[in-house]
Amino acid sequence: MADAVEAAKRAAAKTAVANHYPENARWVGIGSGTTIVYVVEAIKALGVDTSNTRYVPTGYQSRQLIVSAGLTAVEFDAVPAGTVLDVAFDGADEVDDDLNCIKGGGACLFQEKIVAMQAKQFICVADSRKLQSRLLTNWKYVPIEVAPIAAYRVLNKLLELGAINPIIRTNKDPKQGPLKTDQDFFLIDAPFKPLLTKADVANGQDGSGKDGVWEVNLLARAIKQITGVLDVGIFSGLTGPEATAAGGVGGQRPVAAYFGMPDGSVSVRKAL
Ligand SMILES: O=C(CO)[C@H](O)[C@H](O)COP(=O)(O)O
Repeated sequence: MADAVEAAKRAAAKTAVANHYPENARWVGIGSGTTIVYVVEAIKALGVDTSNTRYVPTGYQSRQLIVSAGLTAVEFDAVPAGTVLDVAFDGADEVDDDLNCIKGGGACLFQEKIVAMQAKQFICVADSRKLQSRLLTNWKYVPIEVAPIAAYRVLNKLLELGAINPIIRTNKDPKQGPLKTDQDFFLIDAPFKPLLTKADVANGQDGSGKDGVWEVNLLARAIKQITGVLDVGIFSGLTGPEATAAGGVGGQRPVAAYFGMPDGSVSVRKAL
């Protein structure tokens, strides 16, 4: 079973890199987690000249991964102003029908978000367990990065929004206290009822948060507005050219998501 999941991640990574790694890539975002390891493996396997390519990590693990592969890491704050990354690859905890994602299971959501948003193309790579029609189906909570001093205030506000028993994430040994992100912030894991898609709302369902039922974008916005929140592990909204037309770069939603399936195939969902 574990081997099959790893094989699925590797297959998805290989296809995603084959389809989206640009010729003469100059700037490439590299996400965090276990699946991204196979993306770096696939980039190396292309055998292309990477001497002029700079890889932008999304946290400590990601930077170590880049460096140990013999590639050049450049921190996000060392990327020259105005530079657009050619592409950013990353995993996800769950992806819905509209390609909205939950991220942050590995505690790196803030840097993952700024790297994804600075890329012309954000490409998601995962295995089939992550593929669901609605967010919070299999994956049960929204990771939220918060200033430690505001953590209890944010917990209370999340309860008002309908979160069900939100908690501050601790280290594996709870005696060691709250887990700290790469920004030295805390994470709150906030379970909500499954999130509605655009189609659900178009079909008449109420995603305004009444009775704790939220449409994806509305919940992301409501959480982001709580003072004390650095960012939310919901990646939603505009994507690709749509985001660029609105004055951004690539947006938070991937333009394509690749899923390794149990039968060895790779399934692709593309943003409409
Ligand atoms: O968002 C993330 C880290 O914050 C990861 O991309 C997400 O948790 C997926 O990880 P994995 O590839 O190990 O399943």
